[in-house]
Amino acid sequence: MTNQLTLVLAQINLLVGDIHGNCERILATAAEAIQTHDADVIVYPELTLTAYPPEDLLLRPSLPGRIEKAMQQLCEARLSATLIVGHPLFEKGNLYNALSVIADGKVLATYRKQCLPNYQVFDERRYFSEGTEACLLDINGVPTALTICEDLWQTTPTRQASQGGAALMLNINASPFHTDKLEQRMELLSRRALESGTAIVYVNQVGGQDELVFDGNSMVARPDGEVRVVGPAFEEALVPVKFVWPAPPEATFSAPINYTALASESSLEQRCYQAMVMGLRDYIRKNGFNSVVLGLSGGIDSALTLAVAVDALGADHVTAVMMPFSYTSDLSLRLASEQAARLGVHYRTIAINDIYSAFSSALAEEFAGLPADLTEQNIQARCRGVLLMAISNKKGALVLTTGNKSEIAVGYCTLYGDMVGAFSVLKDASKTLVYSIARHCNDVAVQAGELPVIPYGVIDRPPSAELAPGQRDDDSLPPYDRLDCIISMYVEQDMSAQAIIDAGFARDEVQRVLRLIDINEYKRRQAPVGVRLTQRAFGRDRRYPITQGWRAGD
Ligand SMILES: Nc1ncnc2c1ncn2[C@@H]1O[C@H](COP(=O)(O)OP(=O)(O)OC[C@H]2O[C@@H]([n+]3cccc(C(=O)O)c3)[C@H](O)[C@@H]2O)[C@@H](O)[C@H]1O
Ligand SMILES: Nc1ncnc2c1ncn2[C@@H]1O[C@H](COP(=O)(O)OP(=O)(O)OP(=O)(O)O)[C@@H](O)[C@H]1O
Ligand SMILES: NC(=O)CC[C@H](N)C(=O)O
Repeated sequence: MTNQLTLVLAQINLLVGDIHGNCERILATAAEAIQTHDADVIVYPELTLTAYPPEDLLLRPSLPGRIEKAMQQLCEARLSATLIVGHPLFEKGNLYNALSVIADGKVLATYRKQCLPNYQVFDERRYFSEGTEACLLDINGVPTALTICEDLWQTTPTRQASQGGAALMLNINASPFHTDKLEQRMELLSRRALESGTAIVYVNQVGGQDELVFDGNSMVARPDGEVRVVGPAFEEALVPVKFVWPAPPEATFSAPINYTALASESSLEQRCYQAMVMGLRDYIRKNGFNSVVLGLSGGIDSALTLAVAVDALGADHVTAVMMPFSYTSDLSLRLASEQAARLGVHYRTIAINDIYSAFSSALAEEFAGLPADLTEQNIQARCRGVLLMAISNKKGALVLTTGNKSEIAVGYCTLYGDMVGAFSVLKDASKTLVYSIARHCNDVAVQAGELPVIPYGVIDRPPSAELAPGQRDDDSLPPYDRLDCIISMYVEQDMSAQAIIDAGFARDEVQRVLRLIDINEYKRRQAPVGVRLTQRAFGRDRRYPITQGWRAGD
């Protein structure tokens, strides 16, 4: 006898901690999946009710009651389809990262995640106990195994599934984006399917959550290892998939849309741009805001940040402020106004000369006899920061800080100056990546017959903070191509000073850059959150002490 299941992969965007709202969203999407796709089984992402990662909300005493209420609501809805829903499970003094199978008004089975990730951005052992048993059950005649995210990255749960005779494995995920993640997941799914001879349905969360972005890209894998991406990237979707069993491998799944080629061919720049747009949009909206303001300097960082903001929120919700000083060039003024006009954002010019003079007069006695130095440069950046925060306070727009990963790494930014802000779009994009994403944006616009979103003059000019006459970034820092390689090797690849030198970089340059990275942790700790793009961003994935005597360059 042939069994057929219509599964709907609910790749949805939830709000961390909003258990009631998330429960309502489950019920609404389930109703839609039943009505539109005649779903037998609807599969939701990991920890659906709290959304991921709920962090220390898991420790709130009122959480068990809220979860119990939501679970009751899901049962009482008595939907015609089976729901697979992730949730925290409080049991005999332990907390589990669990999922439940809900059908016919009751919980038919509950699975406790066995493999708890505790590396990179994951911290699950802080909260959860490990489950110890597999969960296999018959769903409409199909022997099905249930697993949760990291379970698939380890070998035991898949082995349990095949030993238990599962034909299908449902794996629910909260798997955050980084640039190589899609390929890693596809390779993993293929390997596990082949090892076990089990078909796999992989459902991922989508949306931004503080520094993490979940990219969706839900997938299915046939027992012969063929993987198909069936969910879109960086978008919500209810994806219907028909599963047939027993069947030859090529007939295991049918799904209306196949995103595999699109997903695999998307460039690094395109993925990063989409992640930045989603990360920014969700941060602003999920925190109850709808507009942003930023300082637009005519340089590349603020230009790319502006382009992302317009795509994330719409031009009407973006204000760009040019704040010239004596060192601001005519070119900067022209490029900033040209880009603002091109993107149709609100644009304002507020000169900082008088404000700067007022600070200088106030400090004249205190600074009598002392030479001008970085202090004066930082006052310029801080004048701008004060103005942006005032606009934020008055208009309710969040400030976007525009620093990139290279600057944040070496502390080439002013505390309470250009570092002010709520959210940092480029936080994990090196200066080199900023340039290549900017060129990509222009290529896309030009191919669509539109004007480039970032004036080419912005891309072509040498980077400068314009805080002193004729200043260029490469007066103070190694050229960005070298600087970014050293940062990547030290921060993302954990290489030692000697290994970086052996890779072909000058000893004194390596020692200087590593020292700057080491001593600037205090600045990064005060920096706004921003979108994670790489295997290691500054933030929850790199927790270094501020006060310390370690010197990597020694
Ligand atoms: N360990 C520690 N823990 C806590 N605080 C510490 C600290 N060490 C210094 N500090 C504090 O930090 C201060 C120094 O930091 P800060 O005031 O930011 O100033 P600072 O790092 O000295 O200077 C800012 C640098 O960023 C460059 N910049 C500024 C603006 C824009 C751009 C750009 O191109 O985008 C570049 C500028 O050219 C300069 O090189 C010290 O005076 C002290 O108050
Ligand atoms: N004249 C200015 N008007 C408005 N904002 C400014 C001005 N100068 C600096 N800023 C703000 O401070 C940030 C840091 O300044 P900086 O000039 O270093 O960066 P950038 O111009 O974006 O990029 P680049 O480093 O390539 O010049 C800018 O991105 C911008 O948000
Ligand atoms: N939530 C999880 O278990 C995620 C861990 C997993 N390795 C991933 O990033 O996809």
